[in-house]
Amino acid sequence: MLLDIDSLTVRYRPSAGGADPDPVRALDDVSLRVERGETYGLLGESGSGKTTLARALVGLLDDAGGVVRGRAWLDAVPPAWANPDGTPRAAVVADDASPVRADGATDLLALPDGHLRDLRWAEIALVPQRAMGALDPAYTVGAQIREAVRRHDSDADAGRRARDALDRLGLGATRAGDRPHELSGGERQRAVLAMALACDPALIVADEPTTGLDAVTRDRILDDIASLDAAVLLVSHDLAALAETATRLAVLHDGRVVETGPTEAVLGEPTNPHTAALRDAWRLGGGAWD
Ligand SMILES: Nc1ncnc2c1ncn2[C@@H]1O[C@H](COP(=O)(O)OP(=O)(O)OP(=O)(O)O)[C@@H](O)[C@H]1O
Repeated sequence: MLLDIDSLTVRYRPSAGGADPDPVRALDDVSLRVERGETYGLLGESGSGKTTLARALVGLLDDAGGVVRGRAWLDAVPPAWANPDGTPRAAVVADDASPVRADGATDLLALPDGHLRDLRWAEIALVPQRAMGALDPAYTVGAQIREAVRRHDSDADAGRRARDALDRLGLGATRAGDRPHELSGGERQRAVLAMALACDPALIVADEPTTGLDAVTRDRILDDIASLDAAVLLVSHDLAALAETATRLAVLHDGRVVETGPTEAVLGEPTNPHTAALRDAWRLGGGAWD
């Protein structure tokens, strides 16, 4: 098991002086498990909580006023707490307050910020909904990818890894010298995917990576995602994209998981009315399982 999310619940604090004094219930008791190497789809309509889940895993909800409960076990140990072979140090496991288990899984939701930062990109990478937000406008794409690689692996040949990743995603070494604003929206998405690829994490969380792209670029990105060695948690409202790439699906509705299973089973015989409605809309648009 690579990622084991157990009863994840997120509330957003009400905005100061806002009309509604109650917290916003964004996720409620969400549990799901992702295996190494698989592409796992998280399907849900707008507002169902998909982005909240993606951001909770990498510790990006605090600034938005998110209050997080539950567990999210990732099969990785922060480097400062690990033996050279990656297993947790005995003293860390013995410490009751430690978020690291003896089997080497770490609760991402309980990790202090510094240690979570050490796992980001190296073990878990978020490709956010708007790729521009993940890139620094002042630096070239190649420099940013090299820097991300070096930060987590000072011995790595960062230049080669950046070139290989850009090549693999069809951006070619020629685009490495471009700044983000010189790339199209689809190229920027691929640049952030290339950054994740170059850092070689075990899990990539991709939040709506195809939204707003033309059909050719969309297909290209989905092919890229399907070909990665890393596990991918693909978060999307685009059922067609998930049907093409995900081996298993969880369907999120109003902050709750209403259905999970192999993609074929979920789409073939949905047991939940919300899944059935999404599936029927997809079929009406020409979608088919085969
Ligand atoms: N910073 C925030 N403060 C308060 N409420 C928020 C905040 N961010 C999201 N929400 C609310 O939490 C719920 C889930 O939002 P979220 O963005 O996770 O859904 P989503 O499924 O990703 O939607 P979309 O596909 O439209 O991006 C919604 O009701 C949303 O209004």
